[in-house]
Amino acid sequence: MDKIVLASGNAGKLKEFSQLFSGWQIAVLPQSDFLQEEAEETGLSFIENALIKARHASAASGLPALADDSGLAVDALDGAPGIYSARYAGAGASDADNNQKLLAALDGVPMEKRGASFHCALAFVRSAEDPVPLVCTARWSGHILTRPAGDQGFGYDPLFYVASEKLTSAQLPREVKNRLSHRALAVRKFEQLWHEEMVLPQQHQADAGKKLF
Ligand SMILES: O=c1nc[nH]c2c1ncn2[C@H]1C[C@H](O)[C@@H](COP(=O)(O)OP(=O)(O)OP(=O)(O)O)O1
Ligand SMILES: [Mg+2]
Repeated sequence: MDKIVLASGNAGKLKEFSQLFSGWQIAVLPQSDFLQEEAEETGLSFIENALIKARHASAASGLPALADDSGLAVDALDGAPGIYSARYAGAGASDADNNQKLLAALDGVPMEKRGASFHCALAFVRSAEDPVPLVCTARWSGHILTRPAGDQGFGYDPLFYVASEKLTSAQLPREVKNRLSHRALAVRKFEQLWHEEMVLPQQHQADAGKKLF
């Protein structure tokens, strides 16, 4: 069976990925099995940061690695906190600190102007220096409430209202979040890429080998 490292130190993400990859014929190992120090997220986009994290985990493990860089972009804040979502209230900020800072930043903004999107970039590298990584992105649109609701999920979930379900992301049953979310959609796109770039070329090679001899 193929083994890949999941390049994330976020327990909430790891839990979602274990559900999202449950049907796959690959073993997904957490980067904590291999890493001493987490990568510094110095990129200017979700994609660049996902690549940095994937390369870092692949270098440490010697295995292929998949990373997720994600965050919340709020319309009324010109896309903030965006790639800085995890450190919005400062380095080492807790989810509660970040949520509190977001509520303060949106104080007095009416509901119709509180639109926001979760973004997710996935980057997969076969090796630390892979020159042709697999990359995909997805978004999930919603609104930011004026107070938190729900205790599932992680991060900004208690403030992220999903109109189609009339619930926050932290109130949704896990299987519903894992059907609708930015991460769920990105994994579906990744599955397609995986098939095109990893499965089909191998089959093609095997078939070509048969024809040669
Ligand atoms: O589904 C989500 N529901 C709620 N909040 C979320 C979600 N997805 C991302 N987020 C927030 C959490 C964190 O504030 C930031 C991700 O930051 P990001 O650097 O990608 O992850 P992280 O530092 O927590 O772990 P790691 O880099 O090891 O994967 O966006
Ligand atoms: Mg991070």
